[in-house]
Amino acid sequence: MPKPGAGIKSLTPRQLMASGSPHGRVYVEAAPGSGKTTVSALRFGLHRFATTDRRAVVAVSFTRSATEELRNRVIRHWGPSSVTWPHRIVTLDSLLCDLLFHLLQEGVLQWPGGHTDLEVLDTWRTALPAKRGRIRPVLSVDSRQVVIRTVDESQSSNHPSVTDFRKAISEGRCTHDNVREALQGALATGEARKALTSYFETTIRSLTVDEVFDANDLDRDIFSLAASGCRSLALVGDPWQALYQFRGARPAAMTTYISENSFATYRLDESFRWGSDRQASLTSKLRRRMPVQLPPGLAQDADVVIAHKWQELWGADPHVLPLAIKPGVGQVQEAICTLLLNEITQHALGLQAVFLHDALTTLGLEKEELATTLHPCLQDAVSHLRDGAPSRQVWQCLSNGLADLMPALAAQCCARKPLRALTRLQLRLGDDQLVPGLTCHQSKGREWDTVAIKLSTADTSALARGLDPTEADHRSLYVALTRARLNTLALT
Ligand SMILES: Nc1ncnc2c1ncn2[C@@H]1O[C@H](COP(=O)(O)OP(=O)(O)OP(=O)(O)O)[C@@H](O)[C@H]1O
Repeated sequence: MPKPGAGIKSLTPRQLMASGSPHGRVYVEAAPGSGKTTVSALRFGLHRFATTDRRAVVAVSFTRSATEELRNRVIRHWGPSSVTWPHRIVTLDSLLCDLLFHLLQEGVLQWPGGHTDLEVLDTWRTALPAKRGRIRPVLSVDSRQVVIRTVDESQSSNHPSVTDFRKAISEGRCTHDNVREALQGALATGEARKALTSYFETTIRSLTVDEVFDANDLDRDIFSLAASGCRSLALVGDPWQALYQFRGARPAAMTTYISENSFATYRLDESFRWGSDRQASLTSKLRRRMPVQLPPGLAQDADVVIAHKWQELWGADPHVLPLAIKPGVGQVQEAICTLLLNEITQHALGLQAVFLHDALTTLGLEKEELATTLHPCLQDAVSHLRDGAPSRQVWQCLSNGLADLMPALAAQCCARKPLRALTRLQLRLGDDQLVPGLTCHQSKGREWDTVAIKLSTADTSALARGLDPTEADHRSLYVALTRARLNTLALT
């Protein structure tokens, strides 16, 4: 068995008890920086090497970045063999795909066209043309058969047409949302529930779920099946840090679920992140819902600037370089601007643009093509912007260059010109004191010495009253306020 890293020696008795708890159902509630990821990583390794039982030890988290962080820590402490198949650390979405594929392969569920293996996309935006409207095509289940239906939404947004959707589904393509819709439909039947409990029983012996308060009703239902099938289910999280309300996370329902299902509970309150009394006092007051006031500061005083939305970051001090383009400039335009932004963030900050992967998928490109074929074209555009060329001219040159390389893009590039996005980029070029800008969502699970927050008027008054963890916006703000080791400032 590999030796765990030296870090284990410094763990607190509570962290060790939570990691090594022999209970079949364990809940670890941990405040920011108190060791959620540390405990999850230790528990994963302990279970992985405890027996020769061939069933998998699995840990899941909700975002790719949190999953990556946990996997890196496990590999660092327990070595690469800890995550060799079937043992794995993946996103919850990836586990849900495994469950759906199992139902399809067992014949408990039938996919249009008889597919038992699917290509699962993050979003249709990168694969199918979208139109604004209220009709959204979705999947449901009718007598074991996955079928297509439409929902009439209360507000218009971008959706693929029903015809394109039907074609893609029957070719075996879908999105993670569609996987959830199909699973949701399937779980209404006893047969599918039985098949999934048996899947957990025979293939997974230990499941750890990180950031569990981001779970929605379907996720909770899956955890119940896992609890009946796996030998060990550990839920780890902080109700103050639930951010996924937009996809149905209900932290209060998760709390009820945990208290009604006899989970052995371990609370970790001691944080190891705070390196200053000021930061320790701020976070302690926030947790006690007390009013707080942040000291003012400039972007240049901070290692990162955080806001609720990308839009607020682009509207902030031009020393702030947001790591994603403000949405709404058009699908292809946003993708091209993201490639351009990536050139700038890599050069100025050594960081990748947040949605680079999505941009490459939208444009049908491989990452290698970025460094080779596209690089000169993007570099030219950055130089022209830096030299003060008008945005319209830069876009013309850039889209002509890209259309030469990818002729299919030509018409779409002409349709809309993201001139404001280019002007905003231009405003930041030539500044050698740029500071990265991130949203609260993207900052989750990460830490810096000094963090500046772009507070909205609502944020300022929420802080003056004291934060309420039942309010989604307050939880987002709480995540941002607990990222700094030393100092949290209000961006002036
Ligand atoms: N017992 C300990 N002694 C010293 N350092 C520790 C201890 N436990 C955790 N740490 C360190 O504290 C930092 C925060 O730990 P960790 O990332 O596990 O917390 P977290 O609860 O997941 O944080 P967050 O809620 O912000 O995601 C890490 O750098 C970790 O290595």
